Amino acid sequence: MPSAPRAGRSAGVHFLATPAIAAQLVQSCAVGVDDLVLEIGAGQGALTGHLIATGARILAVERDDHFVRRLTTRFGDRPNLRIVHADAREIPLPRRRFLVVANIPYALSTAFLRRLLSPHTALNRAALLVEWGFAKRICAAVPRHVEQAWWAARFEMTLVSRIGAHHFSPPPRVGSAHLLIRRRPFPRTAERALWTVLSAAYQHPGAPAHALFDRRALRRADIRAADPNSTVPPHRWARLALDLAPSRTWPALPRPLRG
Ligand SMILES: C[S@@+](CC[C@H](N)C(=O)[O-])C[C@H]1O[C@@H](n2cnc3c(N)ncnc32)[C@H](O)[C@@H]1O
Repeated sequence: MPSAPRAGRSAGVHFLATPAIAAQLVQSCAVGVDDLVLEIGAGQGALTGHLIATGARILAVERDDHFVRRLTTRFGDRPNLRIVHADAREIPLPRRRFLVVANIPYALSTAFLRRLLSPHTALNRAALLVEWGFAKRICAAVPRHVEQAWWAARFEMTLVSRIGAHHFSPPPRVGSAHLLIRRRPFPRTAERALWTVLSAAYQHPGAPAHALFDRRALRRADIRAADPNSTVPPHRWARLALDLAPSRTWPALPRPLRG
């Protein structure tokens, strides 16, 4: 059980208190010795020890100097760990393929995912503890928001399990979830086409797909022409975008999406 953090520092922060959940999270990400793993918000090291034990190269990012000192005392001598004292929203992300394992501050989930799933990301997999409602929204068969569809078209989102509040200290008032994110085989060269397809579909949710897109291309993407755009799952839009991508030049991605 982690020691109680001082008031102020702990606002909205819920430390993982059950080692078995930490072990499950790391295991679900299938971390191997050759991997590079980014841990966002390492806190007092509830996940860090399990990550170190995999033999992978670990970058543990923590913003709070108190926790950085604790991490250094606990794990400073481990050769496969680098403790990075920084705001994880501002550090450059690894250029080589990397994984993320983290119990991220719930208030920052969208900001972190926006960065991690940006167009040029080298993220391959992530195992995260997030707020339950957030996990449900981004794992929906058809996400409500276009940005969530953009994530789900390029990354498979799996809600692994619900995590009870008693596994955290202090216990959060909202439910929590173990979320697994895995990159889909979608080429960067088709990302502009994907964004154009998704934004058109999400701007006209009630329109039948054939009102916006060619019927033959829809058939090839396994999308029924008469189905309203609001019922089409993101991976089907991704198939359509892949099919259409070579046919023309696509507009640049909007700035906020670029991470
Ligand atoms: C929910 S706690 C998780 C701590 C630990 N990983 C655990 O599971 O017990 C989130 C941690 O993220 C840190 N944190 C919050 N915002 C951050 C940011 N922008 N960059 C880096 N760390 C941050 C907090 O100081 C805290 O230690």
